[in-house]
Amino acid sequence: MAVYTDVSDEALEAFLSDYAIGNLVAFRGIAEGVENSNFQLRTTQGDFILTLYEKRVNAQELPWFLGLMQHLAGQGVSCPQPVASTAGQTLGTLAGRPAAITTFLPGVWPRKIRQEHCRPLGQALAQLHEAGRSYTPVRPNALGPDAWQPLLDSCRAGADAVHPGLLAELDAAFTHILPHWPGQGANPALPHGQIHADLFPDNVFFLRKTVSGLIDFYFACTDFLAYDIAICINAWCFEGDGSFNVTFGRQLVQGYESVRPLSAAERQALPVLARGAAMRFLLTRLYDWINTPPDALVTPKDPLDYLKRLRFHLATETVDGYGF
Ligand SMILES: Nc1ncnc2c1ncn2[C@@H]1O[C@H](COP(=O)(O)OP(=O)(O)O)[C@@H](O)[C@H]1O
Ligand SMILES: N[C@@H](CCOP(=O)(O)O)C(=O)O
Repeated sequence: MAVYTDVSDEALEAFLSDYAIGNLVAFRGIAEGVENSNFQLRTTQGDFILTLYEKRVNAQELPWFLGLMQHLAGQGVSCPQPVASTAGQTLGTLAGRPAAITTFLPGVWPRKIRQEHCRPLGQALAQLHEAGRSYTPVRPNALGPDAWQPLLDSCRAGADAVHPGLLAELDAAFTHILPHWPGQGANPALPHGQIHADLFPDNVFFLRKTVSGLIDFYFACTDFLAYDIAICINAWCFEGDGSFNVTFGRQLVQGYESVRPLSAAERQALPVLARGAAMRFLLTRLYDWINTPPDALVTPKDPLDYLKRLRFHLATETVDGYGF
């Protein structure tokens, strides 16, 4: 579960006294999520989410994330909207942690991904990219290619115990990713802007067949827009046995392109971006797998799911191999 920090009744009451959101009716910790502590807050004015920011979030970057959500919501994207205190602040401190209240979004995330989720997902992603164009502050991707080698280095001692030969396999995989990465060396860059960078199924709410909300913007950053598609291909378009679902991938890309057509360069770059996305999630999962104590509240996610994806991308040299 993901409630790392306890909030006492007294501390909550003092925190809420700075907001004009009605009187507290109910308050409960939310078990889902792995990064931050989230609580559902019900007041006489409705439902809200209270988030206490934990280890991976740099407090100095919170105004960028909250500003992005505010901006996207203003552009019509259904995402959590930060609620300002009576003093006009969207960021406060609770139980010694940076904390914010955001609006509650209706809907549920798909526990089993079906074809009909993928086209609306692609559309929602492209709408997010279009809406982000007018948000000008830049946040470099802290988990981009420059971070991968140091992350793997920090896992050197434990990697092969997770899977024999993993270290050598990942070292070799870098040579098929980094020299080919857009913007590196002589490789041309791609259109860039604000990306979500973690749009996994548990961050996309649906009501029937429609996307009702996107959440969890705390990995969002300024990077290649097509990299966000590559992340979604990894997160949404593989079966439990590690095989790629061509239909899901096609629906995702077609949905995206119905809002924002891809350039030829972006399409051609999808295979290397997909390799990079698989590497990025493999590495953070590997780090968490090795470093999470057995008695921790959170169950780390399996890094080897992403090894299967990475192998598929390494064996698929051109975008035609994906059937898009
Ligand atoms: N704005 C929101 N509206 C409704 N539920 C939310 C909202 N934000 C978070 N949640 C709930 O909290 C859970 C964890 O949120 P998430 O942002 O994914 O946490 P973490 O950053 O810790 O991974 C979600 O799966 C969802 O149930
Ligand atoms: N999506 C990442 C982990 C981040 O978890 P989230 O709950 O913040 O989406 C992964 O699956 O490795």
